[in-house]
Amino acid sequence: MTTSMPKAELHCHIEGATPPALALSQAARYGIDTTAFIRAGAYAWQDFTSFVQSYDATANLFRTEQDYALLAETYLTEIAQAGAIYSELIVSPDQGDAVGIGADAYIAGLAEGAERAKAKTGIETRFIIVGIRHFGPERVVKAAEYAARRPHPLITGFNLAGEERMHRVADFVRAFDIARDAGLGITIHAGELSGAFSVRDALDHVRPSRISHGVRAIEDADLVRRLADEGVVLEVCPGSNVALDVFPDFESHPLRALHAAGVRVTLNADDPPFFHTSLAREYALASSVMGFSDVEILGMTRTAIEAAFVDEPTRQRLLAAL
Ligand SMILES: Nc1ncnc2[nH]cnc12
Ligand SMILES: [Zn+2]
Repeated sequence: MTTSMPKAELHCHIEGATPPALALSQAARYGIDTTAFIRAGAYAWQDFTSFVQSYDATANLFRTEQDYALLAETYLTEIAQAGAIYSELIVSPDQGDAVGIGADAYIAGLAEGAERAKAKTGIETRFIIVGIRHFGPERVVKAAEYAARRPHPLITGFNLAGEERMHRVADFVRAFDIARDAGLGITIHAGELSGAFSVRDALDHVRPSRISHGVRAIEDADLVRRLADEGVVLEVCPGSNVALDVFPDFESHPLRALHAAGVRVTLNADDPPFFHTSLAREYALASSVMGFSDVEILGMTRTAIEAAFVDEPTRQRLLAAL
């Protein structure tokens, strides 16, 4: 039983974690019609492109610092009650700009929500600034420059998300150099919508300690060996992968094969309600459908804390809580 296990996540897009009920109450507050992206209380989309449209429409329901505080507090409190002791939230300064409050107010709101959740539950949170790949390399450089100014102490990492089939990893080297030089942890979405070549590109050009998804590395045995040899940690999101049809079902998902090959893997929920999942469900599926033992699952949680973008005293405190 994974219900009472301690949990940790490295990969959750904060706007993608909006419970549909919260999206609806925000929409009522601002008088916004949600029928294009919420139907029967669930997010509606058909493929990655329409998922991004629904995601963006949901994100635009949060328009003030207090809205973002409410979002972070709601999500973090929920996962803490399900056993989470650590969460890394993927946050987008572009979103603060999109709704007109700017990145600083956006981060300040999220940080206030994280603080409130910590006061209630003890959950520890860090923020990973994300550049959006389909906005193009220049916008991603801007996100990296923002992160590199270290505008808030909870910001400890940099990621690249969005449409993986647009551009090549090499186009984003400058952004990652800026983030790395500023001392931020480095992770990158690769090997989700595109194949093993994208994971290889990420390793060659960006030198990340972690990869967001990375699961399509399974298409190349040499690459799987390289991931294992180099100790690169995968932020695996099985429910997301099955929902987006990256793999047809949990039985054929490569989490087990990657784990068996010695790749360091962790469990994550990506955009939980969009993919009809939660961190708790990912843990439960790893046990019930994928057949991992409690010891193996605890090992994945330990890997997440070991790979977390936190200061060493915090890491040691979190490891002690396992
Ligand atoms: N699963 C995903 N892949 C790429 N970009 C994303 N942004 C939010 N969710 C994403
Ligand atoms: Zn993601």
